[in-house]
Amino acid sequence: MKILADQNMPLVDALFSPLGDVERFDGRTLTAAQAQHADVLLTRSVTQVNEQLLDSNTQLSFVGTATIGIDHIDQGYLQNRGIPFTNAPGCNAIAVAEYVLSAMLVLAQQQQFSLFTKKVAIVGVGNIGQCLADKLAAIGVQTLLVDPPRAARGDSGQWYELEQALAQADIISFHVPLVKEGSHQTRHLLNAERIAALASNKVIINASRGDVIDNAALLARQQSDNDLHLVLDVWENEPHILTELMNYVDLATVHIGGHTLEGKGRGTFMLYQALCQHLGIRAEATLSELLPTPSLNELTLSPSWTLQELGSLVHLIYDVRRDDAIMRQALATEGFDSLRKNYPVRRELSTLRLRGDNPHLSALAALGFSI
Ligand SMILES: NC(=O)c1ccc[n+]([C@@H]2O[C@H](COP(=O)([O-])OP(=O)(O)OC[C@H]3O[C@@H](n4cnc5c(N)ncnc54)[C@H](O)[C@@H]3O)[C@@H](O)[C@H]2O)c1
Ligand SMILES: O=C(O)[C@H](O)[C@H](O)COP(=O)(O)O
Repeated sequence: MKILADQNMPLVDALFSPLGDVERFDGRTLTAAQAQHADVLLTRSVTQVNEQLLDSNTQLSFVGTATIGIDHIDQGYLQNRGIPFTNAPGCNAIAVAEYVLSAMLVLAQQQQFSLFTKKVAIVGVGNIGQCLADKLAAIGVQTLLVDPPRAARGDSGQWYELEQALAQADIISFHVPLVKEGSHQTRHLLNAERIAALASNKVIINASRGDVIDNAALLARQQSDNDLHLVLDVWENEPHILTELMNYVDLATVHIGGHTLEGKGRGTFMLYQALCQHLGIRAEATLSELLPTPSLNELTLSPSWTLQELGSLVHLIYDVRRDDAIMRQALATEGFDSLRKNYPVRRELSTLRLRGDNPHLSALAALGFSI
């Protein structure tokens, strides 16, 4: 069995070589000729999986993407050909929620505000949005939840309209899929009109898909007023982004919100489990045995430590300023894709075990640290 896997997927050899012959490919440039003799195709988000790529392959029996986003997959085409397909829902929810938390804590420090007094709108309350909402609830930050599809389904909770949330929240974080048609489209959800209507000093965070915000309109607003605080992990037209926008963005990163070792590893592992199930064999491997122990894995908090010091604690594990610096220093010379490919190791909060006699330990456990 020939297993073709994106070269940016970790743990592929350990998990898939017992199942077949593994060959790696560059996700951005995979051709129909390269894909022609694959039995299994494992991708990440940058490969367009469609008729053009797969029509000459008559033996393909399984396609998986190690991502939650599926806007790069022509599911109708796979269905018509009867090729089973799976994605990896939730694999990187913790990673993206921690990216957003780290970014909010950086801005709180830079702009001298307390996160605990802010209202955070979460637009798209699925795996990532809900994970972020739970983390913010754990530390007492108020959230306004926007998810019309969930509201329409009758899911319990207090749902806000987007317009209400844009007006009332101090921080607005987008976690919707890219949907280009139907009644809940998200392309340019934050469009020129809504961008123009935003009050000064709002913080806008996008770690969903670049097309969710009209980047040209955002640049125009900043060029005229420069009064929004922006955190952008995703950009329109990646990898050929509107580089000028970076000059008006507080934190700019190369679509690495979900790229913790755990998040990417979980994505690969979920495909391994799905393929084993498809083949009718037992999944023997476990993810935890494949992940290395981090150098910093234990810390004792003093009894007097308070949540006012949360920024320093979270940034010990992940400080998004590291990734902002990488993008600003090296985008022009290295290019967007190469920075993503060579992304330095990043771990999740759960890799740090906190000890000590401190009253905030249970809130920190709910935030994601191990206790
Ligand atoms: N930056 C990154 O590295 C990164 C990592 C993972 C996922 N993503 C992106 O984030 C998206 C969300 O991921 P997820 O795992 O939470 O997906 P999910 O499918 O679990 O949740 C998406 C939620 O958005 C809601 N939604 C759909 N249309 C909406 C609209 N018009 N307005 C408001 N809400 C709407 C859905 O009802 C759903 O609850 C993915 O589709 C992907 O595009 C980016
Ligand atoms: O949709 C997703 O899961 C994420 O956007 C994913 O992390 C994208 O990253 P890539 O697959 O391009 O590495």
